[in-house]
Amino acid sequence: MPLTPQSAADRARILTEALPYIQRFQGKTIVIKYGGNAMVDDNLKRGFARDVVLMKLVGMNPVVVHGGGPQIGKLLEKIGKKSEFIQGMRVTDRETMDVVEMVLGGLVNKEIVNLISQHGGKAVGLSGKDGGLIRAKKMVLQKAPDKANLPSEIIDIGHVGEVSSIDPRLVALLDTGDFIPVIAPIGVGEDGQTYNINADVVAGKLAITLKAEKLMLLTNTTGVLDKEGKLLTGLSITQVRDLIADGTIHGGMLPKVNYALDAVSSGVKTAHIIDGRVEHAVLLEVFTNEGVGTLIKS
Ligand SMILES: Nc1ncnc2c1ncn2[C@@H]1O[C@H](COP(=O)(O)OP(=O)(O)O)[C@@H](O)[C@H]1O
Ligand SMILES: CC(=O)N[C@@H](CCC(=O)OP(=O)(O)O)C(=O)O
Repeated sequence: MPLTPQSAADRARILTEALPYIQRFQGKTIVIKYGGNAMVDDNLKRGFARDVVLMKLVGMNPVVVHGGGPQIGKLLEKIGKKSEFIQGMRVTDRETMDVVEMVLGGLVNKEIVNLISQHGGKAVGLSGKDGGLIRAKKMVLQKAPDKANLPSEIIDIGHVGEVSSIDPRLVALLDTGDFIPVIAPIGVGEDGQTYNINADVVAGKLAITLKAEKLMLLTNTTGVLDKEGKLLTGLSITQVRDLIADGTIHGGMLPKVNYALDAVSSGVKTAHIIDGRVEHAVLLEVFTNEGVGTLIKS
């Protein structure tokens, strides 16, 4: 069907709107945490892969960090193990660690690599073990003390790690070629111990180390919402702190927002919490004036 003059004008406007963003982000690194619905729905998966390939083709350096919590949960269930989370972190015993590594470093990582390749990108799958990318140490969780003068209790959640350092050289090498790094959030300790790390943490730390222009965290909600459930499109560090203090931001959004804050306080220009349920959410965020979701900047 031929385009009407109106729809042709609309398309042309949208395409030209992308031009300043293409110019501004030339050669810049954009770290994207990919997870949730966007990783299971076929249409959303295709849209994500095409967005990442387009970013690379116009000269940006997208770096994908992926999650896979639900996929890990499914495999654990098959072998008769229940998932348990404390403060948003999966309790990870030896056997669970093997499943996590198999699912994140194997199945999920290679599925995303394949998806991007099918859409014309040259994706390379890595875990934090490759090229010494992610050094980790055991995460120590503290339970809040019941009485003010008692020392807080330490909770052992097994092989869960926090990032101690990142060696960005391998990712930088891939970026200067025409490759797209796809990273599984697994780290390795001084002693060679494998650690399970929350994907939002890895994305945030990687964005800082790579001096990224943007950190984008895809999630299953429209962004950060206020007390009435209305989307907050832009937030400063102070506003975020106030929303945490009054309990508006809680649960799974809390660590996400904290890693986003950490990133923008440490040199990343902007962090975005965006809705992975929207087709082409990444494209809309990077290339349009309106953007989508919540923008956090210093
Ligand atoms: N102020 C808020 N705005 C949006 N979501 C919030 C807020 N406070 C808590 N949440 C919760 O945080 C969830 C997102 O965290 P989570 O489910 O851990 O994300 P993901 O699985 O994408 O990592 C939302 O679905 C919502 O239930
Ligand atoms: C320590 C910890 O909780 N690790 C996560 C790693 C995967 C992840 O973060 O996946 P999502 O982003 O899909 O939740 C886990 O085992 O589920």
